[in-house]
Amino acid sequence: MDTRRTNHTVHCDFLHRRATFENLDRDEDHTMNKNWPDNHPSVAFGKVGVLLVNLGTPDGTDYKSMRRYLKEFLSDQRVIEEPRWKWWPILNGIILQTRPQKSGKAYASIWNNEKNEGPLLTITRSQSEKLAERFAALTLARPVEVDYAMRYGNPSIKSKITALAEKGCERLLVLPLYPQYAAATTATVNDVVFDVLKEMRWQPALRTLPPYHDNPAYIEALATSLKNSLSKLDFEPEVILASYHGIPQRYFDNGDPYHCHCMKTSRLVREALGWSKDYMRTTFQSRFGPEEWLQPYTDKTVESLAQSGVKRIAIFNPGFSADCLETLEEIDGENREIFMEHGGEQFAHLPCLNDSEEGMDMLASLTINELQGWV
Ligand SMILES: C=CC1=C(C)c2cc3[nH]c(cc4nc(cc5[nH]c(cc1n2)c(C)c5CCC(=O)O)C(CCC(=O)O)=C4C)c(C)c3C=C
Ligand SMILES: [Fe+2]
Ligand SMILES: [Fe+2]
Repeated sequence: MDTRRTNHTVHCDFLHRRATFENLDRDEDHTMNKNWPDNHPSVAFGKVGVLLVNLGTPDGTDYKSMRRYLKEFLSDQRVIEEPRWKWWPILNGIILQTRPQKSGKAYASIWNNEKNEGPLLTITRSQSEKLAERFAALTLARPVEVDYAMRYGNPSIKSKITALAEKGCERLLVLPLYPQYAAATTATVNDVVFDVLKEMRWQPALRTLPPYHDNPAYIEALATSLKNSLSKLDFEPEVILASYHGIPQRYFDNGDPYHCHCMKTSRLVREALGWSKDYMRTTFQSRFGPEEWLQPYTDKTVESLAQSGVKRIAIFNPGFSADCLETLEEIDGENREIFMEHGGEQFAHLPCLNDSEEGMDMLASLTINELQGWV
């Protein structure tokens, strides 16, 4: 062991041991050291990591898995903006006593039984694999590793960032898969990423994808997907709802831009397709708890449309990157039922972008744009 080894030689030159790129410095002083490179730890380097992150899903629909998932999710102060002393008794004493069973049943109705996992996980994995294939086909200055993680549950952000770093990703692009920014979604993903990096000796350089609610590639993908899905229906909807996940009105009042991002996405999609405001309307779904959320509510709108004599509607979910409980069970299940019970006749849920060709074109375009100067 070379006891005269300095920080300089460690930090600047131990990379030579695994050098694969010609442009790395080859410091004369250092290579002349007779112990080089044996006195250097072996560390992989030279790659760029791309990490897709979505919300997460329980490991199973049983009580224990559901409880674990809901506890993690609903303990996040970005999601429930209440002081702990006020929220903890409600969460532990009321919500976690009943919701795991209720939500477990809902998840069971949309579960991917073949893979024994939620559809959100199946689709996010496929998006990651397809994006990796696209990057493998390109000639780039640095190899790109693509992977995926979940904010709550598995696979965790920590496990995937650690794995990417071990593979040699010195640069990391994180893609929170939420087109519209909300503190409860985008920010909480970034918080965890920063927390993970905080514990690393050799941190990767970091970029995070900004909200892409008005990105032309996203609007074009939505327009193409809508045209494709509508052409496959055996009826023509009288009204189309763009239904976004809601947030409490209070979060908006406190400055969250989510509502404005949703409204802009809707306007751009409408304009791209030449649709009127009456034909395509924006609503908010998935209320949680007693307080007021962003309005108009999807379920109330569906009910009043049916009651006012509208017979045929379609709903799409521009804010969800992948079909999940909230789109498959709440929209295609519950809201379909509400519509039919109140006099509606034909109902369609139009799929999310998922891993479709147009969805993958969009993800590739966003990623390549964010990787500028890195690859
Ligand atoms: C797409 C954006 C989302 C926002 C904004 C959001 C906010 C938000 N959500 C809850 C509570 C729950 N959401 C649940 C499921 C769920 N939420 C999103 C996305 C957003 N949530 C997705 C993609 C999913 C589905 C995950 C899946 O596995 O399929 C649930 C769990 C299910 C249930 O028990 O109802 C809860 C709870 C709050 C409080 C909130 C606040 C800002
Ligand atoms: Fe949610
Ligand atoms: Fe707004």
